[in-house]
Amino acid sequence: MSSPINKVLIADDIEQECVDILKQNGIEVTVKTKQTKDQLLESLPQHDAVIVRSATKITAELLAASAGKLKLVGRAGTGVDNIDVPAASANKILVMNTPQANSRSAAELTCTLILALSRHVPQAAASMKAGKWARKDFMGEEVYGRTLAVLGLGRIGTEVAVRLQAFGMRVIGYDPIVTKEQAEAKNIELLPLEQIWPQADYITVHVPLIKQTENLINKDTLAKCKKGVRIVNVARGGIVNEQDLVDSLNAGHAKGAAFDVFEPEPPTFREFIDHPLVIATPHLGASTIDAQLRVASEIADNIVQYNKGTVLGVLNARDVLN
Ligand SMILES: O=C(O)[C@H](O)COP(=O)(O)O
Repeated sequence: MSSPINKVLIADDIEQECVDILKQNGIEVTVKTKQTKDQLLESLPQHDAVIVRSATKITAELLAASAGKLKLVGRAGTGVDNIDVPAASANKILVMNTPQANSRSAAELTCTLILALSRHVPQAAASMKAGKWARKDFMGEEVYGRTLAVLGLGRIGTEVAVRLQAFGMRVIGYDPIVTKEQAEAKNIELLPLEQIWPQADYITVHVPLIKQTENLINKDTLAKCKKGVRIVNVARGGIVNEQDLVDSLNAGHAKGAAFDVFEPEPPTFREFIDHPLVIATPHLGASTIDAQLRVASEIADNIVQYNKGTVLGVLNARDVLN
């Protein structure tokens, strides 16, 4: 094991719990959020580790400039698409995340959005605030008996499936690394994508943003979907093509969408956000006090354990430590 982590930079908003645990273990902590690239170029090499959420982008340029000084990038959360992991490995910098800590919160938000879509809750609430009493404008549909497709049957996807089964939804799913038996154990019918598209009333994506998942839902796949399909993305912007989805909504094919994530963030494609059939939230999947306390303490604990010689939650340990 290489030299210990003595100085940590916290570069995004993280609960105080993280600072407290690190300090209690003799680690010096600097909290400086919303740094520009130039500020990060200067501050990263002055620390042994940096802790981020999704706001700060840890690019190849920053990692190369910090090589030999920065030892670890800690992600207080799940997705590491804001961290150039191959560049971190190439510069012998470990990348750690806390993949278990916020999955329940992300799953709960997904279920909230699916139910909100089925009953037009945000649109109806906005209409009330505008002084209207428009009961006829918001006829909904039960989710009971309808088919939910979960693309990506990891922790979050599975938790969504189990919760919405309690509402009587039939759940079908796709995941290239899950077996039929594993899916069946959760009452999920595992199907190839080609069989998913025409059956789903709701499609929710729970995959990381990688080459194979970028643009996964696009004009071709939307055309194969059932008329009236609703699309939910609480995973990452870029998995669903927003322009193609707007076209489908305008054509009366897709019936609604609920998105918590965008490319870029904050989103610039206003036609999508402003669309009356779209519910948009500002990347709130992990924004619960419960999840934030968990990610904050877990990432701090992992760094403390690292100093004791135990490697926990490290994504690129094989590349860096060997
Ligand atoms: O990947 C994650 O952990 C979630 O998208 C939450 O991201 P955040 O930590 O920026 O809220």
